[in-house]
Amino acid sequence: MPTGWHAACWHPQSCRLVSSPACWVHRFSCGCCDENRSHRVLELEQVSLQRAGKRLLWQVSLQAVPGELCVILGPNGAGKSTLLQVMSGYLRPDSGRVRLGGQDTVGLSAARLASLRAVVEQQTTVPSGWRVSELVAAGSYFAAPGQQAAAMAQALTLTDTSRLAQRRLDSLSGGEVQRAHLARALCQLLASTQPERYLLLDEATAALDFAIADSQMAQWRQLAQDLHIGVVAVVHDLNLALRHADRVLLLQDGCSIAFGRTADIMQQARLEAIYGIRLAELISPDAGIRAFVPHTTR
Ligand SMILES: Nc1ncnc2c1ncn2[C@@H]1O[C@H](COP(=O)(O)OP(=O)(O)OP(=O)(O)O)[C@@H](O)[C@H]1O
Repeated sequence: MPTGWHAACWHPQSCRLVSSPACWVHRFSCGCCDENRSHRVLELEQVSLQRAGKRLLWQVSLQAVPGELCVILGPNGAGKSTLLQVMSGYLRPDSGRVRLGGQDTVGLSAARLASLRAVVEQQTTVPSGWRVSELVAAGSYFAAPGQQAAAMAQALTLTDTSRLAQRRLDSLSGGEVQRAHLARALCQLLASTQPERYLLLDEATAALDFAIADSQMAQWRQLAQDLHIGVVAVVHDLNLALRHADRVLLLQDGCSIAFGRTADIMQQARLEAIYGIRLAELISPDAGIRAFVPHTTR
């Protein structure tokens, strides 16, 4: 029998409640997964936050693990960026806890935080006149001198920004600037020696064209697996999430509506309720691809 409340089991193959549909949705303690809850998880537990008398987040829980791409979805104003800022340690929740590497983020030094997570924010600013190489190098600020050059070179290669390295940021397109910031964040993680590292991305595909956005999402998932980092991304495009996310958190009005494996969470009726729109679900039997499009009558 379940013995209490705790976050969902991340090892369903060894979970004795796996056959129970309630296991993910209701987050029962299954007991057997306690030992699997490694300190490498990025964990939000019942996080709430209020600003100017408005409830921005209410008892939101989530776990992200290295090797996976976790996507946060929800309508405008749902609280996605606020949640990512709480996860990043930029905002302190009024109640609840955020743990990174087994430690509460409250009280972690800037250097320790920088070794555990790197963030690409929705609105990015850089000092005028900076070149891409300078921005990326800033990602390795806390690294040992011997690790900086290698981390920078690898980050530029992985994000296909080597050819932009000597360009000034103010001469780049919006999409190129976003990729440069991704390179800076990756450089930060590559320069870290921590076994648990997280890449937190807020609408980092917003300025990218359809094809590049798709390949970026595929690349994030691949990077998560290859570098064994956890990637948490706020995304607006339902179909990008459907195609690439391992897990999805649906937010509405600051509340978690559902969290779990992508195929289980992204159900038509649930998405229609959250976004307040009728959707058609398209399925390509040959390619095995699902997609949602607004169902409008003309
Ligand atoms: N400091 C603040 N004081 C008051 N309200 C705030 C503050 N910060 C954010 N909000 C409000 O909280 C809500 C959630 O904002 P947030 O930016 O997290 O949403 P979001 O889901 O990321 O939205 P979008 O998809 O439009 O980027 C919004 O209604 C916003 O106006």
